[in-house]
This record gives sequence, structure tokens and C-alpha cells, in this order.
Amino acid sequence: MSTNTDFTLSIEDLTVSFDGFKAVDGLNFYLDKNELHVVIGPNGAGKTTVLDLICGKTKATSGSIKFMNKELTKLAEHEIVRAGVGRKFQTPSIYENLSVYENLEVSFPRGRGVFGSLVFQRDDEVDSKVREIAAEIMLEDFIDTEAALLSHGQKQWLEIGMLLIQDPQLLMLDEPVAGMSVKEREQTAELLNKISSGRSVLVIEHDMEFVARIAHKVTVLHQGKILAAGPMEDVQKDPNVVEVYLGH
Ligand SMILES: Nc1ncnc2c1ncn2[C@@H]1O[C@H](COP(=O)(O)OP(=O)(O)OP(=O)(O)O)[C@@H](O)[C@H]1O
Repeated sequence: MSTNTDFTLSIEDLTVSFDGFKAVDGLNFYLDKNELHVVIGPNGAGKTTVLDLICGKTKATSGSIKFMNKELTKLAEHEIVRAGVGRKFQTPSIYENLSVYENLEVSFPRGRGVFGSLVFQRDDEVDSKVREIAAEIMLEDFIDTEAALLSHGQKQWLEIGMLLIQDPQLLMLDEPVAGMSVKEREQTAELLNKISSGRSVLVIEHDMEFVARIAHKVTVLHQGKILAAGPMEDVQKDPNVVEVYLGH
């Protein structure tokens, strides 16, 4: 039996095969508390599959994923969410016809009591949390705006807010700045830096300028395996990384 660790996430010897093809192949990966880690690598490297494995969308063929010392590989997706793992996909899944306020409000976690009935938090508790998150995601001036009217970048922030209001200990984001303006990218970098104090953040990203700005550590995946890992300055200089990824 493996022992408990201080890591938020501890992935060991993780493999998934699709008809014999190993999309993730013997991966070992550790994420500290308050760490903002970016996974980069060429198309088809297995980046999205790693996030799918963590959130339970894809089941591992073998290996272990421990989140705060709890084994995730046997859990269903909703149990993994409940354990404190939040994931944002590339396409926003906000409610376009609801306001920013309402989108955050419906995402506020409602506990279930012993008899299975919903336990509603006091309204003012929900209200202050919604306003706090709206400010954090830079949408306080748009709180009553219908989500459909937000810019692409603002919609992405709203979705991050809808995850934040559930207070996950691990937040995973797949290409968060794709399609954003330069200004929005800068603001998103600041947002992610803020978010990572208090939780672990795992990001997949192709925009190297953005990666350099946010990453505490970078892992380069290639053909389901780790090609290099460490601080961005070191990874960028690694000849193997330049050859398979950055040189293109
Ligand atoms: N459910 C699946 N069934 C079969 N093959 C799959 C499945 N999911 C992923 N793959 C394959 O696994 C490989 C890794 O895909 P993945 O999407 O994880 O790569 P990626 O690094 O995220 O690439 P990109 O940067 O293009 O998003 C690809 O060859 C893909 O076709």
C-alpha cells in the first residue's frame, strides 16, 4: 500500500490504452498545494486525456490518481467533483439567458441534509459569496448583465467563477485564453495567479507567452510520456523540447 503525502495530486504509473494505443503511458506527476502547473506539448500528446482521467471522464487502464490522498480512479465523475476537483472545458457552458449573478447563484453548492432534502444556505450568505466571486472574476460591473451579452473572454471568466464558487481544491483549465484579446489574456494571467493562492491549478495551454507568465512549473508531454518538467526557463532551453514542440 502506498503512503499518504502532502501533495494535492499524486499520479503514479498512470496508463490508458485505446485499442492498444497508449494515449497516456506510465505517467508520474505531482502537484503541490497552491501550485500553478501548466501542461504543454504537441497535438495528440495526451494532455486532454490526462485531465479526462483526473476528472473521471475517462477510466484509467492502470495506475493511481490520488487527490488529497483519496484514490480517484475508482470514483464516478460526480463523486470526483464532490471531492473538490473542478474542471473547465474549452467551450463555455454558462447559461446564456441568465445574468452573471444568476449563473453564479445556481452554481453555489447546496448541501444535502440527513434526510436527503436540500439544505438552503441563508440568502445573504449566497449573495455575499456571489458578489465576492463576481469581483474576483472582474465582472462586478456586469453582475446584472445577461451572460449572452458578455465578450468571449468574460464568458470564460464567468465559467471560472462558477467553478470557484464551489471552492475546489484543484481547478483544471483547458486552454483558458484561446480566442481572447491581448488585454483579456493579461487579465486572465492575473486572475489565475490570484486563484492559485489557496488551491492547486492545472492548466493546458499552447500560448507560450501566457505559459511563461503564469506557470510555477511546466510539464511537457509527448506521446503520452513526460519529455521534460520543471521551471519554464529550464524547459524552454531543453533541446528535446525545442525539437518536438517549441521549434515548430
Ligand atoms: N476516447 C478516445 N478513444 C480513442 N483515442 C483517443 C480517445 N481520447 C483521446 N484519444 C487519442 O489519444 C491521443 C491523445 O489525445 P489528447 O486529446 O489527449 O491530446 P492533446 O495533447 O490534448 O492534443 P491537443 O493539443 O490537440 O488537444 C490522440 O491520438 C487521440 O486521438
